[in-house]
Amino acid sequence: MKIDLKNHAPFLHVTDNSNECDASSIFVSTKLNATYEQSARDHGCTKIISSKECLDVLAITNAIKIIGITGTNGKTTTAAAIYSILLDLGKKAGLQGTRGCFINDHRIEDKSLTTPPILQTIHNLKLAVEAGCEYFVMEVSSHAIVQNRIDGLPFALKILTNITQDHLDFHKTIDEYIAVKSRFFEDESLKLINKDESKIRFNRTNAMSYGIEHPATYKILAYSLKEGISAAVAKIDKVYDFESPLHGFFNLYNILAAISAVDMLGVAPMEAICEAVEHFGGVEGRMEVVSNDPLVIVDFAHTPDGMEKVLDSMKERDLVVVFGAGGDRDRTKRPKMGAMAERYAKKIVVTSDNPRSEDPQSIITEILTGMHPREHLHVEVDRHKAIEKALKLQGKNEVLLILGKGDETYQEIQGQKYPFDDREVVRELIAQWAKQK
Ligand SMILES: CC(=O)N[C@H]1[C@@H](OP(=O)(O)OP(=O)(O)OC[C@H]2O[C@@H](n3ccc(=O)[nH]c3=O)[C@H](O)[C@@H]2O)O[C@H](CO)[C@@H](O)[C@@H]1O[C@H](C)C(=O)N[C@@H](C)C(=O)N[C@H](CCC(=O)O)C(=O)O
Ligand SMILES: Nc1ncnc2c1ncn2[C@@H]1O[C@H](COP(=O)(O)OP(=O)(O)OP(=O)(O)O)[C@@H](O)[C@H]1O
Ligand SMILES: N[C@H](CCC[C@H](N)C(=O)O)C(=O)O
Ligand SMILES: [Mg+2]
Repeated sequence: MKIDLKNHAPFLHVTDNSNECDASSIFVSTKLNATYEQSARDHGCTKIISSKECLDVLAITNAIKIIGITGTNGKTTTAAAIYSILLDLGKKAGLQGTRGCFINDHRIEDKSLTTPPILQTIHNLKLAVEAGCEYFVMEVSSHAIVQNRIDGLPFALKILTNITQDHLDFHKTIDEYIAVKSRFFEDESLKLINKDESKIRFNRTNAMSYGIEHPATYKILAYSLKEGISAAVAKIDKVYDFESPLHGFFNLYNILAAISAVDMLGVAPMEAICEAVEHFGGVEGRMEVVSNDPLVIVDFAHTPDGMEKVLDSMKERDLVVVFGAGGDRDRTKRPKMGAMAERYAKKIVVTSDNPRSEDPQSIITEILTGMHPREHLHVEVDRHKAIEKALKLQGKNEVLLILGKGDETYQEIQGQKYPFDDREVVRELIAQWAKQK
């Protein structure tokens, strides 16, 4: 990553890659590239700084309020909700995460990592400051915490969604995963913690909370999930009502976290925040209705807890579920995902997600170890064929849920990303069959 500099002669740019260095470079040393400092010097670099110093060099440090969101699920949804409320309230804001980077409702960077390397984030912060943004909302993945991709960032607010199972391929144990997430909350920053998430450890200085089942700073008093979400939230001794078109109990947490966060930032009165959140229509690929008749929903659930939350929110309906599991990811979650589908779905098609370097069939076999032979349990390794089979299986009044890839527009197989979009496949098949009628 290279960022050009003005008024810093003789230095013309900062970089985090020693191979890009020359006499005009400032090398930003990070946890991951410290071993390349000598290589940077060998390429002629004479100035090496930390990412914190880089924020000062680029005059970002006190210029923008950074909101960081971590947790196993809900980061993208909660971050997008906060961003939507800020824009709705007339504020200028940036958003960075799984879906890429946006500034004031314009995409400035395509999807890359949920949390990119620190210098890429600093670059996006610089663009946000130059665009007049007061706020920068960003997802903080557990990988980013371990690899310190957030080193030196002065967070104005840190938020926890939840801690369930994911990434055990990387963190090895759930205790290590919890320890990593807890590290993000060990300082005295202003923080907003999910009070119903008991596994987190955090520094209670400047800590506020949100919750549905336990006493919290922002506490849901009542809610209905009939048509979207309607709820009453108590902040200390005052009560505020809000509505959201989003579906499901899990999204009540995301919306509550977003409302609470914007209130903690002192952006506007709670009444205005609660009104603004109604205009947040959700994130593509998260409970996205692709077809109304037949009812087909695409969702990004790719962990046992994510699947449970989504399937439980639809449990009154007869469900047809298509899902797989990512290759080169946590293998222990696979049978649990199978068991979750078995618990809620009437008809199931197990298929491939992003097999990556693994054999797709072996991933499916591991999913099946968590399931029992039964009627309407189908296996189809080709995801396109699996969706086609599920659409044919879907009976009247049944709902088809296609899980795991959400708004992804590729399928990653053996290092290649082939164009693939669950939503396009559904639309094409339905249109093709409509013509044949
Ligand atoms: C497994 C993993 O996380 N790998 C990350 C790691 O790669 P790496 O350890 O190989 O690092 P590297 O490529 O050697 O580079 C490290 C640093 O040294 C520098 N370098 C390198 C070579 C050299 O000669 N000189 C030099 O200065 C590089 O410029 C870089 O700054 O450091 C890279 C640079 O920061 C990341 O891009 C890379 O993410 C890879 C692409 C990745 O796929 N990561 C995934 C697993 C990930 O992080 N996912 C999370 C979670 C998603 C979610 O579930 O939410 C995410 O945040 O997206
Ligand atoms: N608060 C929540 N609790 C549990 N599951 C959730 C919650 N919010 C969303 N989900 C489920 O998890 C999926 C991912 O949601 P989202 O993309 O907001 O999470 P994320 O934390 O950004 O995920 P990732 O780390 O993979 O980027 C959703 O499609 C939904 O199935
Ligand atoms: N469909 C993806 C979702 C995971 C994306 C992200 N959370 C990651 O782990 O890279 C997979 O399981 O392959
Ligand atoms: Mg995300």
